[in-house]
Amino acid sequence: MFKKVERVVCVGAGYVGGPTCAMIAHKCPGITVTVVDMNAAKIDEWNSDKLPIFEHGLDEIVFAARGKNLFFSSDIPKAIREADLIFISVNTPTKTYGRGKGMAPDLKYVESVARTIAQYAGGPKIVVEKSTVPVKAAESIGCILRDAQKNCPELKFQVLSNPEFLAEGTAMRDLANPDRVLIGGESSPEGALAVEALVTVYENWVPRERIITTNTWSSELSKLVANAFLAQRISSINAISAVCEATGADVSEVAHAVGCDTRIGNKFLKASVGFGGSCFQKDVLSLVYLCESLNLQKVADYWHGVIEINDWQRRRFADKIIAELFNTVTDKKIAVFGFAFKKDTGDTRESSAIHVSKHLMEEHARLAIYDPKVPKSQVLYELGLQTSPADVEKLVTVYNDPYEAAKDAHAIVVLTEWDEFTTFDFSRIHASMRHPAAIFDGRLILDQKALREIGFRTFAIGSAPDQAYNLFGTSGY
Ligand SMILES: NC(=O)c1ccc[n+]([C@@H]2O[C@H](COP(=O)([O-])OP(=O)(O)OC[C@H]3O[C@@H](n4cnc5c(N)ncnc54)[C@H](O)[C@@H]3O)[C@@H](O)[C@H]2O)c1
Ligand SMILES: O=c1ccn([C@@H]2O[C@H](COP(=O)(O)OP(=O)(O)O[C@H]3O[C@H](CO)[C@@H](O)[C@H](O)[C@H]3O)[C@@H](O)[C@H]2O)c(=O)[nH]1
Repeated sequence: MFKKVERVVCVGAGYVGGPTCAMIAHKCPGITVTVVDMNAAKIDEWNSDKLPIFEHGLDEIVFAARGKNLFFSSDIPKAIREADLIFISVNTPTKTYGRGKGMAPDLKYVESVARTIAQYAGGPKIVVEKSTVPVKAAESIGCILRDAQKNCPELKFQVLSNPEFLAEGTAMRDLANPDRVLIGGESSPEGALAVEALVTVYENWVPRERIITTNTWSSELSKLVANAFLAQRISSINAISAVCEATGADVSEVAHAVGCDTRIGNKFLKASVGFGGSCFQKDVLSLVYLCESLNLQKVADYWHGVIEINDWQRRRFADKIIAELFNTVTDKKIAVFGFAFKKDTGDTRESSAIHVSKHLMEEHARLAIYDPKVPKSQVLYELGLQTSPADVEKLVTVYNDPYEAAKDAHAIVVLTEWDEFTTFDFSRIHASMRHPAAIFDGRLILDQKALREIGFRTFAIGSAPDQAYNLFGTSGY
C-alpha cells in the first residue's frame, strides 16, 4: 500500500518545518518537498530573499533547492492531495485557557491539520507527527483519519511519531548530523511498512544504526523525557549555583569537575539565569500534566521541581541586581545585553530576559535593551504581554548600539550569551556609565577579573563575591 516516498509535504512552516524540510530536500534530490502554512505572509517570506527565521546555513540550502525540489505554498489542499507522506509540524503551545490551562499542550492546531488531511487526502498517506505531543496523541489523529476512511475506502492512513530533536541556533548542524532519528509506529505489517518508508527517507544521510524505531507511545514519550532530562540538568546546576554563591565554590569549576565523570558527561551543565525557549518549559509542564492525569502525583511533583527552580533562578538574579544596586532601581537606567533565549537565534519565546526585565520593571527600573538579532518590535511586544504597553512605553528603550545602551547606566545585565559581548570595549563602556558601575553576568561569559580591574563591581551567577575586592556583601538574597 505505501510505495516509495516521492512527495513529502510538511504542514507548518515554522522553526521546525522550514529547516527540517530544507534538509530533506537538500539530502534527497529525488524527493519533492512542499512546505505549507496557513500563514500566507510567512510563506511569502520563505519565498523571498529574507527568510522568516535565522539559522546558520539555512539560507544557502533553501536558496539552492527552492524551485527545484523544495517549494513553499499556501495551497494546503493541493499539497495534501499530492503527497505520499505528510509531516504535521505545527505549534503545540501550553494552553492559556480552560482545562489544563498553564500546563497541558494545546492540541487544537494538530487536530485541525488531521481534519484537513482527512478532508483532502483522496488516497493513501503516511501521516507523521513531527510536533511535540503528549503520549497517545497519535491515537486521536488516527481516530479522525479512520473516520474519514468509512466513507472513502481508497483512503488508507498510517500515523507515525517522528519527534524532532534539533536545537535552535544549531538547527542545520543537528539536522545534518543527528545523534539519533526516532520513529514510532504500529507493529502491524502496514505500520512496519510505513515506518520503513520513513526510514528510507532518512537513510539518504543518516546512518541506519542511528535511526531508532519503537512503538508509537515510546516515541512520543521519549521526546518529552529527553527535554525533561536536559532541563533537569540545567535546573540542577542552577540550584548548585546558589550554593556556590553562598560558600565560595565556583559553579564553573564544580560543573567541570562533575562533568568529567563520563557517566555524567559535560553537556548542559552551564549555569545560567534560567533556561528559556519554546520547548523546555512547555514540554516539562506537558509531562507533569500527563503524570497528574495518570494519578502519578509524586512523579508530577518531581518534574515540576525543574520548573520551580528555573522560575526561582530568574527571580533570584533580578533580586540580586536590585539588592546590589543599593536596594533600589527606581528610575535607574539599566542596560540589558541580550534578549533572545540563547545566542545565535532571534527567538525570544520564554526567554529568561523577559522575566528578569519584568521583575526590574516592577521596581520601576528604566531598561535600555540591546540584542544583535531581536528586532525592537519583538522586544516591545514580549514585554507588553508581561507588563502593560504603558509601562513598556515609559520604562523600555531598545538600542541598536550597545555603547549607547550602556551610556549613563548604573549597571549592565547580561542575559544572552552572544559571543560579541566578549569583544566589547568595556573600558570605554565603564567610562560612559554612572559610577559605581556594575555588571551582572547571567551567562558566565565575561572575564570578571578584567572587569574588576577596569573598575566595575561584578556579579556572576554561581561565584562568590571576590573577597580581595570585597565589593559585594552577601545581603539581598
Ligand atoms: N522550535 C524548536 O526548536 C523545536 C524543536 C523540536 C520540536 N519542536 C516542536 O515542533 C512543533 C513546531 O514548533 P515550531 O517551533 O516550528 O513552531 P512555529 O510556531 O515556529 O511554527 C508552527 C507553524 O504552524 C503553522 N500552523 C498552525 N496551525 C496550522 C494549520 N492548521 N495549518 C497550517 N499551518 C498551521 C503556524 O502558522 C506556524 O507557522 C512544536 O510542537 C514544538 O514543540 C520545536
Ligand atoms: O548548559 C546549558 C544549556 C542550555 N541552557 C539554556 O537552555 C535553553 C534551551 O537551550 P537549547 O536546548 O540549546 O535550545 P532549544 O532550541 O530550546 O532546544 C531544546 O528544545 C528543543 C525543542 O524541543 C529540542 O529539540 C532540543 O533537543 C533541546 O535542546 C536556553 O535558554 C539555553 O541558554 C543553559 O542555561 N545551560
